[in-house]
Amino acid sequence: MAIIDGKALAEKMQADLKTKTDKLIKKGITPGLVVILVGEDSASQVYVKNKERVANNLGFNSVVRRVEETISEADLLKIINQYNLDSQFHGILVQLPLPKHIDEEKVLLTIDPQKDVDGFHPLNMGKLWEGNPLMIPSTPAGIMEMFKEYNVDLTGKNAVIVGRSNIVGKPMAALLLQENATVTITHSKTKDLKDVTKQADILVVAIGVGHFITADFVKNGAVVIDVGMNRNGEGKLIGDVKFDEVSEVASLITPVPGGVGPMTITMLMEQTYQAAWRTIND
Ligand SMILES: NC(=O)C1=CN([C@@H]2O[C@H](COP(=O)(O)OP(=O)(O)OC[C@H]3O[C@@H](n4cnc5c(N)ncnc54)[C@H](OP(=O)(O)O)[C@@H]3O)[C@@H](O)[C@H]2O)C=CC1
Ligand SMILES: Nc1nc(=O)c2c([nH]1)NC[C@@H]1CN(c3ccc(C(=O)N[C@@H](CCC(=O)O)C(=O)O)cc3)C=[N+]21
Ligand SMILES: [Mg+2]
Repeated sequence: MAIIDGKALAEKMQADLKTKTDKLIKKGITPGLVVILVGEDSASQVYVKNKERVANNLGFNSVVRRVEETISEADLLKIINQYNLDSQFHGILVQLPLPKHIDEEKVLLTIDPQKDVDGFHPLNMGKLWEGNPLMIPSTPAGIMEMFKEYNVDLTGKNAVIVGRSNIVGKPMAALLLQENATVTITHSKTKDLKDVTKQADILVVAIGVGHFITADFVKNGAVVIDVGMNRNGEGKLIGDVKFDEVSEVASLITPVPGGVGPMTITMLMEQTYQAAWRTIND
């Protein structure tokens, strides 16, 4: 068994990105990213803090726009539209989930697809499934970089994804399919889940249930990617995969923390850089 070191790969990619960013800044373009945070969700605060740190290290113009939990949908859409028109900002990210009184679909549709660094706008989702992506959701994009770095050949492999969210499971399926894997998406209504995951050469887990995947779900020699971010009873960050026992059967596995999370942030910065670059090169 070997561990996929997401933190190390993230640091290596950030160093390359810093070099590219310095060049772009010399040409007069500083990549700008605004993160819009509605309310005080504590998990989101951690993510936002990490993003700010990396963006600042890279020399990006990074702004966190905090708004009240009680903001009206119309006012939130107005703020997004301001950033759509502001050429200082190449990337706009609205932290999810949103409060119940705000329609997520309306928010995602309002973000300029050219600035939608999360890749969640329906146009970007469609382009991804078409095999002609503009913006790629950062979490699955980071996982694909891990496969590349660790020479995981995907062609013809059985890839099973547990979880069908728009932000992880579905875009992950599109990317794996593009690389010629045979893809199965499972979810909470899947019958005999274990029988399905046991067939996986590549297993990607994104459900949000701590330590749900035990060794008996996993084929010998499988590559296991754990997207989950859960807090256990002691407030410690744990994945959806029971690392200690699954690492005994897997050939390659990601830890939590230090696996997928740091790559998500890195890919978000890469997309913001690309969006900035396109403003002078396209
Ligand atoms: N590391 C990173 O960069 C990121 C980490 N995350 C983490 O990944 C996890 C998943 O996030 P997200 O995709 O947004 O989650 P969602 O809650 O949006 O979706 C969870 C999915 O898992 C499925 N599911 C839930 N329980 C089970 C079960 N017992 N068996 C099978 N399927 C199940 C659900 O099925 P159904 O559709 O039927 O309800 C759903 O499709 C969370 O822990 C989140 O914090 C998320 C984004 C980025
Ligand atoms: N519009 C939107 N886009 C997102 O991409 C998005 C979102 N909303 N909402 C929340 C989820 C969650 N998510 C994380 C990304 C990185 C870490 C991360 O940095 N994890 C580190 C450190 C964790 C720590 O500091 O303890 C690690 O796993 O090593 C965590 C969580 C992105 N999400
Ligand atoms: Mg809602």
